Amino acid sequence: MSDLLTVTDLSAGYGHSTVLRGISLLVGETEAVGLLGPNGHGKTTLLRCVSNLHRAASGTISYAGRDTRGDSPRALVRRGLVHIPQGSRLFPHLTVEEALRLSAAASGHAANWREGLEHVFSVFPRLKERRGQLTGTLSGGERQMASLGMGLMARPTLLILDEPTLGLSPKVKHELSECIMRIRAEVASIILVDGDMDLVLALTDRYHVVLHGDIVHSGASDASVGREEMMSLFLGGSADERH
Ligand SMILES: Nc1ncnc2c1ncn2[C@@H]1O[C@H](COP(=O)(O)OP(=O)(O)OP(=O)(O)O)[C@@H](O)[C@H]1O
Repeated sequence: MSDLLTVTDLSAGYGHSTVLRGISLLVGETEAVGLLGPNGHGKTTLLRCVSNLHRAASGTISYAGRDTRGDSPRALVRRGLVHIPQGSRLFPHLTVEEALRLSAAASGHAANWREGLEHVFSVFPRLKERRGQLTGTLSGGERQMASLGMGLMARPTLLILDEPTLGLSPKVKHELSECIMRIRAEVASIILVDGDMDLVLALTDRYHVVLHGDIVHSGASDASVGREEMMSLFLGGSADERH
């Protein structure tokens, strides 16, 4: 399997504070990779650097065989690198269908938006029911589905999902994870960050634990991951923070 995304020795931060400390990551062409770890250790920053929403201080990122320096976030979307940020905001005054169409147009797929729309409605039947509803009036779960749907309209090759199930009830979370499972079978590669460790392990091939801006542990998601070992890794991170 060749690599779709290669992150090498990436450092990044905000002002004088360093968040990522020489982190390296590979995502294969047909792989789903999960990132786990306590809050505030740099997962979102890493994702934002990958999609050029945040500028790294040093290191390199290559996507589909090409260095991404110099590509705008929008150019990366057109190359199939689609990032759905945490709590992503929709356009509240657009209907579900209008928002989906807009996403197709913005990503260079205006000509075949109908096909895209049918595909999104097949993955998220709830969006089809709500196609004429303003996105600003959707429930939390429906809003997440609409965000994912907008991502799919851009025909991703690499889909980056940051906390897609944050704040959802267990029932809605289950429904959304089934949809992500379906997307998983259709989109080439995925990077998934979510606070629900079991969900991340169920939906990915490999996982990495991010602590203090670097990967401290990696493994296959289907191996029986030692929950206690994982928690002690996480808690180690928190304990360090207290000092
Ligand atoms: N725009 C910003 N300006 C200043 N500091 C920031 C900014 N965004 C994030 N940080 C800080 O960078 C650190 C890493 O945050 P980041 O969101 O990357 O971590 P995370 O592991 O994704 O956590 P979470 O799961 O809570 O989103 C935190 O200390 C955070 O406060």
